[in-house]
Amino acid sequence: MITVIGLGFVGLTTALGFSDKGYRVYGYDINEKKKDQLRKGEIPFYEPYLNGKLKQHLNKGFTIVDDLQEAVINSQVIFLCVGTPSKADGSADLGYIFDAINSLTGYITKPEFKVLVVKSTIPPSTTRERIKPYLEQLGFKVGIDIGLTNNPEFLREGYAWEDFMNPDRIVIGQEDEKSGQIVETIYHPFNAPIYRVTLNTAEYIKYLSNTLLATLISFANEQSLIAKSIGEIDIKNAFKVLHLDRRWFGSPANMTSYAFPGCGFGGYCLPKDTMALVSQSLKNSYTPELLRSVLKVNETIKEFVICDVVSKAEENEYIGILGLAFKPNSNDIRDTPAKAIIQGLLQKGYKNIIAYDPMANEEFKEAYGLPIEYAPNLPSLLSRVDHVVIVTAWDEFIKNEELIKKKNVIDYRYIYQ
Ligand SMILES: NC(=O)c1ccc[n+]([C@@H]2O[C@H](COP(=O)([O-])OP(=O)(O)OC[C@H]3O[C@@H](n4cnc5c(N)ncnc54)[C@H](O)[C@@H]3O)[C@@H](O)[C@H]2O)c1
Ligand SMILES: O=c1ccn([C@@H]2O[C@H](COP(=O)(O)OP(=O)(O)O[C@H]3O[C@H](CO)[C@@H](O)[C@H](O)[C@H]3O)[C@@H](O)[C@H]2O)c(=O)[nH]1
Repeated sequence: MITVIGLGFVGLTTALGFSDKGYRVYGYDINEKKKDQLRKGEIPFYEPYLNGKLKQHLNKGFTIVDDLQEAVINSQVIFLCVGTPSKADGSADLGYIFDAINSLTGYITKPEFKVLVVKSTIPPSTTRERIKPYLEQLGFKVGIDIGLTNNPEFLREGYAWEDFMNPDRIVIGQEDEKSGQIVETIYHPFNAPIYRVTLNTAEYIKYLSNTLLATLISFANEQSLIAKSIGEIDIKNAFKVLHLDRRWFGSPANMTSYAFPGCGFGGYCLPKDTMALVSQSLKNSYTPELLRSVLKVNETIKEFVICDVVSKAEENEYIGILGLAFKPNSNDIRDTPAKAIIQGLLQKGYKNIIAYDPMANEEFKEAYGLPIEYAPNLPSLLSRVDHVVIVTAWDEFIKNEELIKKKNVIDYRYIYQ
């Protein structure tokens, strides 16, 4: 059996969704008015399908309780779906989470293994660094006499039922296998891909998704302000044409590969065109903050790579740079991140740098004349270096994972597991 604490958009949908899959579900909320309304079969907010589903499951698969004791005693899995609003300083208010934990832990007896599932959106590290220690303070050994997982919810208001019942992905953050397995099992009827990840990763995935959506909207709005500042631009059509780019839908070169971390964008076009539009916009008295940040982050990421290599490799060690072209399948070295990274390492006193690129060794050497060596092939580079820094995600480097991993690999293109 399952208990759901907090019967708002997420909690009520979760409770009815699991009821619909045949589970017995208890629902609990501190808001008496909300409970009364729900008991009458009324939904306190607008959300398609939920009214019908409430009527179908109320007092059958789904029971609303006033007292958590019965619910907790009879449930193996307890979902926390309470609110996590912003505090004045922007941080998440975890008060409702801890109140909910306080209201139920008294009913958990240790020999049974009950799993707390935090479904509310909470900032990365909260479960591990705040909730777990709190439970331990209350006398539980997490992973031994109580289970703890994080299970972010991705439903959208207005589509809550459809999104919950047909999820694109189910994410389960866990520290111990047993907790994760129990939660995974209850999700099997949803036939969705299930990702079991660390607690921090699960919490982070939720913010990754929402902050991307927020950034895309502000990107579009900033572009509309840039266009207005320039004038005579049909913004609606401009975006319509942008949306025709096949990379939004298709493969192999789809947009998802742009929304992926690495060591910065380069090449002939993205850096210069972003700078030029910022400059044009400034001339027209509009400061495009987001695009300026885009350029700034593109420098910061390279500085980070340099500092990270410095923290992992001694000055006199041999460093292999794998990839000089700005992207795979190209020998273009204009504005390639490899240049800034190698220059940064040289400035920090690293003299033993050997580089290899399947296509761009000569081009890079000629264009930049940096005091480094070039290896004619991958085995030759690997035979001479202590560390390998992946700068360009060439297929050759992906295919030779085993060989390359014999060295200390610093993989800034995230090509390896
Ligand atoms: N709304 C969404 O579309 C959505 C989607 C995904 C994730 N989330 C996240 O899920 C969480 C819940 O969001 P929501 O929109 O369902 O919020 P909501 O405000 O609609 O519902 C929260 C419910 O929790 C109840 N509650 C508060 N403290 C309680 C306690 N101690 N015991 C029992 N009940 C308690 C409240 O009375 C309320 O009914 C938030 O962290 C939110 O960020 C929301
Ligand atoms: O196709 C769309 C849909 C929405 N919006 C705008 O995006 C904002 C957010 O809308 P939406 O994403 O539909 O709202 P939410 O219901 O708040 O859902 C978001 O926030 C939830 C709570 O974290 C997540 O679970 C969802 O995945 C995430 O989309 C709104 O201002 C909309 O105007 C668009 O621009 N285009």
